[in-house]
Amino acid sequence: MAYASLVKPISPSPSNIFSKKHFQGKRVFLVFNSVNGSTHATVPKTLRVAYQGVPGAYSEFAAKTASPECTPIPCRAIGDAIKAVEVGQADLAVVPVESTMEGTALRNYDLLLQSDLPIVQEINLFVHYCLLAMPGVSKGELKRVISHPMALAHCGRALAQLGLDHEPVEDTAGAVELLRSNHMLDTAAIASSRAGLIYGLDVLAHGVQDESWNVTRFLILSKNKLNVPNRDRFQFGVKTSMVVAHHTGSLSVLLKVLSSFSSRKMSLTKLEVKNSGPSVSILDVEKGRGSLKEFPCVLYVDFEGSIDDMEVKDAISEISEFPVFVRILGSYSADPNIYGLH
Ligand SMILES: O=C(O)C(=O)Cc1ccccc1
Repeated sequence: MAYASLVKPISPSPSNIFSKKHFQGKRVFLVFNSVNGSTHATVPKTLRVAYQGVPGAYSEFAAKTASPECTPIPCRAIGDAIKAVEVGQADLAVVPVESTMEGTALRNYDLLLQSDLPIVQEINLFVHYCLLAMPGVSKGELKRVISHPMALAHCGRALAQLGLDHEPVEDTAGAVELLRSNHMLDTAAIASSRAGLIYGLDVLAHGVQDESWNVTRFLILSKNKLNVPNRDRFQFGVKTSMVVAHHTGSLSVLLKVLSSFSSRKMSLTKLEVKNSGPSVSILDVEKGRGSLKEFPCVLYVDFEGSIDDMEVKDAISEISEFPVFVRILGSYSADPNIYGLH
């Protein structure tokens, strides 16, 4: 299937954009509060995109941004969304992996490592949270707030100020749906205003995140690798994600890996070291399904460049000589934009 157009952003039409800004070299598009707001070129209508949550979740918006004509497939858990692609029930899966406020969501990232699906695209979403309640309910009547754990973490200060208990649920829109279906009058949800619109809740407050700048990065997984169009290569550049895992956490191994990048003047866009806590399971894709390996220490690296570039190939083959396990997660065109809902 020709997925190539998935990675070509179009100019959003003036009618659906209320704000266009620049931040750290990225274009920021904030989209009106439309139920189907999206900002990318049309791709095959039949594309099924699996995401964790129910309609109105941020991950659904990321799916629609990646592919506006797609059929989003709601899933209970991220693992289910990945599985749906693996077994052919979906074409793509959307996984939120990091946010500017909280850094890498390692639990989500590690699910990518247990699957052999390559990363084919990234989407950056500006996340603007609202406090939502049943129509007519005022802030004074509230006892608790429910939402996705990441949303609760992003709004910690605001919640403390409101003096409300908080409880995690599967996803932000799921919280809104729960309020509506159980007619909960003492509980609020943190979610997008779009979720409020879908389930008929009132917005009691806008922008309740602790920092006004709150961007979440989503990775899109597919069974099929995408060829990054040449136009994107030149215009926006290509990124590669990889993990380097080892058993000891030795600083000298870490330094050797980093020097393989620096000696080639490669530019890293992400670097995260995990060397404590439970081991990480990584699928050895060379050996196929079921061959998971456990590593206590993992380096998560993104860099500019494609796995097809000569210097990248050189760096990877040098790193592979060290006593480490290397897995390339995918090369894909870097998203130059940040999309968002108001
Ligand atoms: O719960 C959702 O709506 C999700 O899609 C997960 C999420 C939660 C908070 C920020 C970004 C993604």
